[in-house]
Amino acid sequence: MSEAVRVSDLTKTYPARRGGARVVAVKDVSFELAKGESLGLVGESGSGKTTLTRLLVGLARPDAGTIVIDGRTREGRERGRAARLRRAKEVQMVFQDPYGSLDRRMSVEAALRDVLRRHLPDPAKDTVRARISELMDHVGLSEKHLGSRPHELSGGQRQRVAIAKALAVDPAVLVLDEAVSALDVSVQAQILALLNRIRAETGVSLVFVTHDLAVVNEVTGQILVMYKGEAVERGVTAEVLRRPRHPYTDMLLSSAPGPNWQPERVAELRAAFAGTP
Ligand SMILES: Nc1ncnc2c1ncn2[C@@H]1O[C@H](COP(=O)(O)OP(=O)(O)OP(=O)(O)O)[C@@H](O)[C@H]1O
Repeated sequence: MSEAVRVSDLTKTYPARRGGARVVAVKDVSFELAKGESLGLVGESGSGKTTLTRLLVGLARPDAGTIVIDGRTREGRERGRAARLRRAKEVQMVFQDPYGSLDRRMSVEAALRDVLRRHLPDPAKDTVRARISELMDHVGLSEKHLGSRPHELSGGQRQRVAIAKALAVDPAVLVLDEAVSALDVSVQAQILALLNRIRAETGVSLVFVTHDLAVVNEVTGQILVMYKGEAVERGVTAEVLRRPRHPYTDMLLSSAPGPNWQPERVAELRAAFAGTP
């Protein structure tokens, strides 16, 4: 199977807030993701997940290491429209709050048309219309929603529109940053099933950034566990969740409400971690 993402020895630091040593947000992280595969990126707040996704999308530049997406190595200095469009086709993001990526004044149709016009090489009217229908179909929305504005939709529908917008440019990788966290469990399940279907149909690779191990278990084949900027464990999701090798993964599992929830283990492991660098 060919590769969608290869990240090698990625490091990103930030200046310290009040003098002192620089903050190491991501340290020597490496992973690969095959086309059409899904990866769960997990770790507690501050473990470096957001920084890693910012590096993938091109919103931040690494201090060291390389990122290859869809066969192309990310260069240090990539400015201008052509570079921006190229990056957009490599990675798209969907966030927890779809309002962030949806213009409140724009109907669903206008929002999709806007993205397509900017990204299609030859945006003929018929092509744009056909692609909009295809996208609506992909995300399980009907034509009657085309005229709706974001506030006229439910939270789940809004997230479907955000996914359609992200898919419009046919990206190699879709990063979902806590994209279902704010939704009811039943709506979450629908969106996760939808993403699984889209992955199978389009071959897009998915990266799920989440605190929720149930989500990771549900929809990812691979998992990468971050702790203090480092990838402390990676492997097949089902195996890592069943038999974590790193004590930090063990702690995450124990702290997540679910079949493995053991509050007493959390306190024990937290105490053990307090002493590690
Ligand atoms: N722009 C920045 N300037 C300085 N430090 C930063 C910056 N961005 C992140 N950091 C630091 O880098 C570390 C990793 O942060 P990051 O936001 O990537 O973690 P996270 O796992 O995504 O957390 P959360 O789940 O809360 O979003 C933290 O110590 C954070 O304080």
